Amino acid sequence: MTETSAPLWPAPTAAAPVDATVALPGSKSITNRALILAALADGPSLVRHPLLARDTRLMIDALRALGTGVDLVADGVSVAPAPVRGDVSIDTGLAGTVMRFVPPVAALAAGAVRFDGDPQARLRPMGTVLDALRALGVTVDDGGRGVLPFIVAGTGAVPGGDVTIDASASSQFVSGLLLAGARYDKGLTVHHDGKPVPSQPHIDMTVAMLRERGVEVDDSAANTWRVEPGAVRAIDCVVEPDLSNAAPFLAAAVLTGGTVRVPRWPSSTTQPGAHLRDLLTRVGAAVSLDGDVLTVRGTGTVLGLDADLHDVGELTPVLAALAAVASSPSHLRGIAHLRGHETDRLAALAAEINGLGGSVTETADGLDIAPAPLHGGVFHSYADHRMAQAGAVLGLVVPGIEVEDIATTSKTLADFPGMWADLLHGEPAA
Ligand SMILES: O=C(O)C1=C[C@@H](OP(=O)(O)O)[C@@H](O)[C@H](O)C1
Ligand SMILES: C=C(OP(=O)(O)O)C(=O)O
Repeated sequence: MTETSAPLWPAPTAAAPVDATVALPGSKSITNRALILAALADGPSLVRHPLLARDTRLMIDALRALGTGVDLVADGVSVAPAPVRGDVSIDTGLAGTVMRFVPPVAALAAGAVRFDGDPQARLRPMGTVLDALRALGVTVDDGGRGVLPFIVAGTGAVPGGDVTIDASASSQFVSGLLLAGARYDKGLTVHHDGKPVPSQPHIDMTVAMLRERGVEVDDSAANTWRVEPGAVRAIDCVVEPDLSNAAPFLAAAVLTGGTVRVPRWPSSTTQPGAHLRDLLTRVGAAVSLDGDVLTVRGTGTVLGLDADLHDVGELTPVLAALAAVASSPSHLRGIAHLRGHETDRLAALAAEINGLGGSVTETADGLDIAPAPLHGGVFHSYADHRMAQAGAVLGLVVPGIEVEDIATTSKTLADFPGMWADLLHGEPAA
């Protein structure tokens, strides 16, 4: 990419090792699942500590359009379910969780639900979900393209049953179907047939959140998930902090030889960000969990990383930024599916890090990153929040980096630039 289409943000360099406590808002993935399940539930619920950022506001707007009562209240979001309404339009933005999780809900409406999103969203794979809905008895019109925009035209009920899909491009295909499946007449059995499904923790998150709400799910056989028909119990829940969004802040400790603490770190979780403890240890940091506070201390060394990130793909951009300034080569593997994320993240990371003098080679399923001295320049974001975060991380130690469109971080953090400034000033970030 050579054109600059959005304002440039001079990424601050760290004048000293960072020393900060960073309070992160709620997980995008948990918030959007909690909202969907609350909308399908048998009574009103409260979602506490939710993320309020673009992706979750899009989910709230989508559910409101479908008839759900959603109100922002002092402790979070209160949700009052209602019959799913048709003859409405839904904006998915660039949110995978909205474009893949809402159509199986919209299928329950009596009437057409039109979906469209950002220009880049029209490139993200959708056909698997749409074909699955067709196989389950729902009429879908996507003009044969398998991407946004499309129309889901329900009749007020979904027969459900068995469906076989290839979910190798995204775990969200499985999660989206399972989240709505209990409300289908025959429930739902999803079989996966294809290369391994990525992001297993996110499927575990879906299954765990369904079970917390009394839905019977059988995931005992590999690549098969069975959701029994029945009620989704309304519960009040507390959303964990977004551990994937901890990545840039914790990386700042690693790179600057500083210390970053993240409170409310869960002792057990299905979030893929939990793997940061191991991954950051492997790049040379000292990581400890004391009570519910995770502390990462940089040791002044950043080691290369040889890792299969198939299960934790969304951590890749920040890890690639660390790898770009590491003292030894890195091999990030198992992440071919990142080509269907907000942008083709493998191409984008290679182009942007190489544009700063780096040595990144795309492989069939990942990135090889060799040590190389980096210089300043423009780091393009491709409308991808995690690309922008990666540029900010590099800017801590490489003077003269300007991140294009830092505002795109609002996809999953309401004020990343403010949190980043607080990080550098040693203040707790909100
Ligand atoms: O279900 C979810 O909440 C998510 C699943 C993953 O998608 P993929 O399986 O497409 O990587 C992940 O990367 C995304 O950020 C969130
Ligand atoms: C892949 C991601 O997002 P989405 O939920 O839009 O798929 C991500 O946040 O890294």
